[in-house]
Amino acid sequence: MYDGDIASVLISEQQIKDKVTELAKQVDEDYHQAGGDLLLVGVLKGAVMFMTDFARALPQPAQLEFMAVSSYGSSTSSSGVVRILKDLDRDIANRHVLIVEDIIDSGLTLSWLLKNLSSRNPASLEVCTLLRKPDAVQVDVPVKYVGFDIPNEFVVGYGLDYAERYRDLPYIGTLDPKVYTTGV
Ligand SMILES: O=P(O)(O)OC[C@H]1O[C@H](OP(=O)(O)OP(=O)(O)O)[C@H](O)[C@@H]1O
Ligand SMILES: Nc1nc2[nH]cnc2c(=O)[nH]1
Repeated sequence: MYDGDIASVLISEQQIKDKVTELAKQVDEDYHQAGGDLLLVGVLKGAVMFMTDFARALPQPAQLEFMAVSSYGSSTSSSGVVRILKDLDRDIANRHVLIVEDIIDSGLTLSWLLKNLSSRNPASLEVCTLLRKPDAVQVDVPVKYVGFDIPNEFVVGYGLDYAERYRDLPYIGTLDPKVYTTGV
């Protein structure tokens, strides 16, 4: 049980559901003209919950691809040095690509990813993130779709982990400080 580890619920399961539906509707309207050629690129592992819920909420068909990258840094911050752990399985040239992210914190991961994917010549490249921390951003990245702007606090749940735990929580919350000190 995680319950004693969570200090506060920042975004409830229902709020997430409503936002996913709203974002999917927005994306559907914008990509209507792409003629069913939408390719969602989910960034493992954090974006898995959002990506799968989002794809199912999207009225139009989309193909799903995943990338795994690791950014060197501590367990609660990234450094901007990114390594590809798992690359896309397909060529994205001339495809309408939408990167699906769980969170933009410093923006370093996404900034690197945008450069990397745009060099593969997609027809278009946009970003949809569930969470963004405006006060933590170190590098400006163009993001077309944002679910929630949140305070500069470390959050877990709905795909987001601390030491690989809490990804399976259905809501997003902050951790009790005891978790960081005792590693419960
Ligand atoms: O804006 P940034 O400061 O670069 O942080 C954002 C990145 O950090 C998280 O991934 P993480 O490296 O924790 O890997 P995970 O998704 O496998 O948990 C998240 O999924 C983003 O990809
Ligand atoms: N779990 C988690 N991972 C992150 N990666 C970048 N920011 C965060 C955050 O607030 N929580």
